[in-house]
Amino acid sequence: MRRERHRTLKAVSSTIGDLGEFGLIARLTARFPHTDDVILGPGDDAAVVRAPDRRVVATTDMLVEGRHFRRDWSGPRDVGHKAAAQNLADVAAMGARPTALLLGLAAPADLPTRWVEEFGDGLQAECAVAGAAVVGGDTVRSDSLTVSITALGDLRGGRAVRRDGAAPGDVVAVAGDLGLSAAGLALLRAGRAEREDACLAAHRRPAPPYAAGPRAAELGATAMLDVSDGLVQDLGHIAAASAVRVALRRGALRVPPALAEAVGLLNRIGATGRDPVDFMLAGGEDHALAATFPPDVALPAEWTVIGRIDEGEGVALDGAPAEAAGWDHFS
Ligand SMILES: Nc1ncnc2c1ncn2[C@@H]1O[C@H](COP(=O)(O)OP(=O)(O)O)[C@@H](O)[C@H]1O
Ligand SMILES: Cc1ncc(C[n+]2csc(CCOP(=O)(O)OP(=O)(O)O)c2C)c(N)n1
Ligand SMILES: [Mg+2]
Ligand SMILES: [Mg+2]
Ligand SMILES: [Mg+2]
Repeated sequence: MRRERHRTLKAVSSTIGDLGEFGLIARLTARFPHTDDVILGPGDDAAVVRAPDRRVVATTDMLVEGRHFRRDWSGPRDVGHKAAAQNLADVAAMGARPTALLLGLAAPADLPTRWVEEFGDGLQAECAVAGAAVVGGDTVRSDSLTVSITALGDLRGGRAVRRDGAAPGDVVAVAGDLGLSAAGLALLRAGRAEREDACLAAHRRPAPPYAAGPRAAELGATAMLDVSDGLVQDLGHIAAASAVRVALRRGALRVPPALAEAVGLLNRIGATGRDPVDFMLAGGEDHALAATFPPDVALPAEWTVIGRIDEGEGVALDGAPAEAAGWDHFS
């Protein structure tokens, strides 16, 4: 009895160092079921994934502890969800359906086994939302914790929606939430995350509108991207690639009630002097989709029109050049 108890306690407090590399890999991969796209999953030198379209959409993004997440601000499941979402959103932003994901994990040996298990569960849960499977990865010991994901997608015979197709006269529209994640981060920074709300949830677990990506391609979207660094900064990439001006209307950005409430609190405690719309324009980590469409396209309700494409360059807000106050890892 006493030995049992001892073993249970040890299991609860075990680290990935106790498991060893292959024990850890087994613990992780047991959580990743196959989908119909998977011909061969983890365990061999490489995975084999179906590509019915014969064109493969491929993208990669890293999450670095301290820079993209903090373990005292986000739980392991949150980090798993976010690591998957950040990558699967890029696949959707091409107009593709995510099929597979590869997980690179660099972690210190004293990382609790439980942390990796829950991270794996979060990763798998987000993949399931998008219809993708985790098919492989790599595991190394490191002084710091880094998650590096590669995601694959299938275009199902549709067009890849690039950043360079926007034309004057097109409308600019957004699907998904803007500003909530940045407000959640500001609440965490201000030490005011005691009450769970939509902003904290959006920051910890972004919820990209995956299916809107392929649907936008079918509707005839001329350009599209996911908003990761901030709306204005990211739309600047469409403006530059398409050699057009993105003209936004501030009044078209409808402030979600949770954002208004969070920014109200932040302003009352002096943590920010900003308007909620500024969070929508410059926030970052929204993983909403922003796209341009020809003006005659009837857009379903998941899209909100926020501006139009003009001749010219850059991003304008109500006629004046907009400040691109988004995220840059090196400035
Ligand atoms: N280290 C790198 N090597 C090669 N390509 C890169 C590297 N970093 C970024 N890129 C490419 O530059 C483009 C912009 O990157 P990024 O801003 O990270 O895109 P996103 O916000 O969609 O993740 C992408 O096409 C990406 O693949
Ligand atoms: C501890 C912490 N500090 C700051 C941030 C905010 N932040 C980190 S990266 C980032 C931008 C998006 O990440 P990036 O690596 O640029 O993704 P990509 O554009 O490549 O999709 C933001 C807003 C955060 N999430 N966590
Ligand atoms: Mg990237
Ligand atoms: Mg992107
Ligand atoms: Mg970025």
